[in-house]
Amino acid sequence: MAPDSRSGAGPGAAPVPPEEHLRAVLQLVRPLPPVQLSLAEPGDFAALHGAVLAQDVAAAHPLPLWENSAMDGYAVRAADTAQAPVDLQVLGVVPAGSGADPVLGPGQTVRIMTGAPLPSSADAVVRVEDTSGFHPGTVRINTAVQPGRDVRRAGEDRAAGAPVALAGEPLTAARLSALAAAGAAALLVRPAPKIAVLVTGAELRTPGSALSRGQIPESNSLLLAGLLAESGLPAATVEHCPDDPGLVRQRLDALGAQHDAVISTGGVGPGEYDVMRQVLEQEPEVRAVRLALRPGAPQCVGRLRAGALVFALPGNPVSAAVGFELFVRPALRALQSHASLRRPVLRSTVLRGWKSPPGRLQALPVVFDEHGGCAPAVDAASISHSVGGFGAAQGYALIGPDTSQVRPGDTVDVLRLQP
Ligand SMILES: Nc1nc2c(c(=O)[nH]1)N[C@H]1C(S)=C(S)[C@@H](COP(=O)(O)OP(=O)(O)OC[C@H]3O[C@@H](n4cnc5c(N)ncnc54)[C@H](O)[C@@H]3O)O[C@H]1N2
Ligand code: MOO
Repeated sequence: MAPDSRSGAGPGAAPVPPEEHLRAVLQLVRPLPPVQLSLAEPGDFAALHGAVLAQDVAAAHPLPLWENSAMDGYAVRAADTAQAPVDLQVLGVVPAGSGADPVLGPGQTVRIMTGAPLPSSADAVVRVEDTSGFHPGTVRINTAVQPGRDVRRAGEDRAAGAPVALAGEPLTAARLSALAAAGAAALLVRPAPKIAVLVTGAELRTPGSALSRGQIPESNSLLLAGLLAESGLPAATVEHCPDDPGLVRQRLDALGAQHDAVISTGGVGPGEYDVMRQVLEQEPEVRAVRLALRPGAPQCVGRLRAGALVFALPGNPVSAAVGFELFVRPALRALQSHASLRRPVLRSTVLRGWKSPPGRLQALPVVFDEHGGCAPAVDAASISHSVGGFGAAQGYALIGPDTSQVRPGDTVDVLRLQP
């Protein structure tokens, strides 16, 4: 993709609708090659957790594997307890891990522990709390039980061969444990891509530094590294580069060769110091766009000659955050062939109204009340730099291009961020 004034970047060009831009971004993505990782190898865990499955996985065996006790107590033939209280002869004990299968005759029982295989001749468990008078050899059963009481049936959770997880699903803690429990040993997955963050701007100083006039604390690297981490996509590299075209070129070449994606902020506007855009305009497969979006209008996206995808976001912090949310995060998930690229959008009732720019999608940071109603977290007239108010944001109200006024009581779509 060559830079193109018809693409919405040039003066007077029609701004590109965000949905069209997202489609173009996703078309750039080539999913990462899958790799095989082991559930048994502790060294594989960091890459496995948060990776995306590249195969469907069926249960290798039933879950539970065999009929077993749900409680600590006594395995019984339920019919023997019908006249409770009743004394039964205790033949022994079956702890978890035991492969024993003692044969119970009429009036006989064995002590059994949670998770231990139920003897084939038993059909129920009496909880230890419902017994008394244990003497070696006998126990008093105080409660009658029905067949099946406190018994976990083989395969009641998942039958052998039933699906446990599907390609495209992320390996959360719960899914990993389900796969291990269902007998998986190794998995074909797409681990998190290798991502670099590159912030540019001569005015930026390390947080906490003494500031001269014209200087501000650099905050976008924390923003992007944090958004990435909160998405299960840790940044491999975070760098700050001055607004020098030669240095920016050199860092893009180096980072682009060592990472799957480079995310930058700053220098994409039309100004003469907007170095990132100027350098990226020399890249044959990177395109500068101006989107019908506020905030987050100017961006560059494409593939660097060095190999990595590049997402050049605006320097304004809230603009960068919106660009990350609407385009970068879905693209990074597409690199892993994630089945769900976008965050859920929920409907929310507006508590305090605001204005929205006609002809643009507005992404307004909002906070929720305890009933899920939303109110602006920042002044809707100046979203892009309002990093202070943005700190409390819990989501973005997405207001379409045909709406210029949002009123209290309106229902709006809100893209919900994690708490
Ligand atoms: N003449 C025009 N000027 C601007 C236009 C325009 O169309 N015509 N567009 C505006 C819009 S919209 C945006 S968004 C910004 C895009 O800005 P850049 O990507 O060029 O970003 P910078 O100029 O480098 O910085 C903007 C702003 O953000 C602060 N910043 C940058 N990086 C950081 C950081 N790492 N941490 C904290 N703050 C950062 C920077 O100091 C500026 O205040 O352009 C508008 N201008
Ligand atoms: O697109 Mo800019 O983010 O409106 O300020």
